[in-house]
Amino acid sequence: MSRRYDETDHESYERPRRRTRPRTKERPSYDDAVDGRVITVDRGRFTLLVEGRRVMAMKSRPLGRKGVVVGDRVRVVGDVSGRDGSLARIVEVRERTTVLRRTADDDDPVERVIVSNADQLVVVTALADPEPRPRLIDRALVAAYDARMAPLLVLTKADLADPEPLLRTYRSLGVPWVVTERGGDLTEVRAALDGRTSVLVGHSGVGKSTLVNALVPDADRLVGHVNAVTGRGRHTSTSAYLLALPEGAGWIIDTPGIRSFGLAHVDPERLIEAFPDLDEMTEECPRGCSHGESEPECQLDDALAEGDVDPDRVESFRRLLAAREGGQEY
Ligand SMILES: Nc1nc2c(ncn2[C@@H]2O[C@H](COP(=O)(O)OP(=O)(O)OP(=O)(O)O)[C@@H](O)[C@H]2O)c(=O)[nH]1
Ligand SMILES: [Zn+2]
Repeated sequence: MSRRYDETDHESYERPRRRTRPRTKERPSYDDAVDGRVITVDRGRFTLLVEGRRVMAMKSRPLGRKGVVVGDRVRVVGDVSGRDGSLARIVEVRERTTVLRRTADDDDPVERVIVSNADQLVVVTALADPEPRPRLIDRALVAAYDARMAPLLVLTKADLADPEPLLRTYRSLGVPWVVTERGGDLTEVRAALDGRTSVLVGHSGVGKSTLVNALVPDADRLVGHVNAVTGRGRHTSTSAYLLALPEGAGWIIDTPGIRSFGLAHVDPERLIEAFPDLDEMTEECPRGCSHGESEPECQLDDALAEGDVDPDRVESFRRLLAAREGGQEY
């Protein structure tokens, strides 16, 4: 994580206030705490999965203003029975392996972490109806590479259109893909999700709900239950929720209503690190070179002139680099 993120990260710990007593006396021990995972968050209340049970919880005071987000692995004390009306307390958030951020926008002026501990970003795109939007795919890929998450394209509605034209755009980047179609077999999708925590993103109408429901047969009931417990309607606009895939075959996090990622601060150096073969060629670049098309002395241009690199790959990388700018969606 870069320094700049620390400075703008409103989810991070506040510096503790001046203490009147020695720290050791203030800090209770939580030997009886158990592990849980955050399924969904709603107005300061958290639904956790604890030993297979759904447990409602709130943050405990020692967490201060530390954010707790979907995907977090937490330690919990108190009533973890999951019985109606029970409320446990989250006493610790374990270190996050990854975070996916959402850019500040008109609806919410603060950049926030929306999901943690996901290792794969699944971009769900219809091959037709609605038409694919490559720029949004590019922006989702930038978010994935920046977050050090593996990207996966799930191309739906293969019964309506041939995936080949779209795949041509992503082949040189080496982005893995699977296709689905109405009533089709999901073996390949399940294999790609197996053992991972995957965040699914996709625009309205691409078939994301259809996919989630096919993967998790009781998804509607589970999500409905989550919201019934929190007392909020089913159609919340920006909530994410985590679902276990059957037979322990991984986790998916659906992100209804999430329309933008935190791309504003994506560092070109971090992006190119996702492409080690290109990264290697930029060692002699001038300081601060973004490796973009208009850089006067970028070593990628030398490599292109020498024929040392696949031009499609450089072009695709530079397209991603440019996709960071502008546009609030994704
Ligand atoms: N032909 C075809 N239609 C599909 C496929 N998958 C989903 N659909 C249809 O596409 C429409 C949109 O599907 P949804 O699953 O509701 O899409 P969504 O991405 O969840 O959209 P929102 O609910 O608006 O966020 C529905 O009419 C589905 O029946 C597919 O593989 N092939
Ligand atoms: Zn360069």
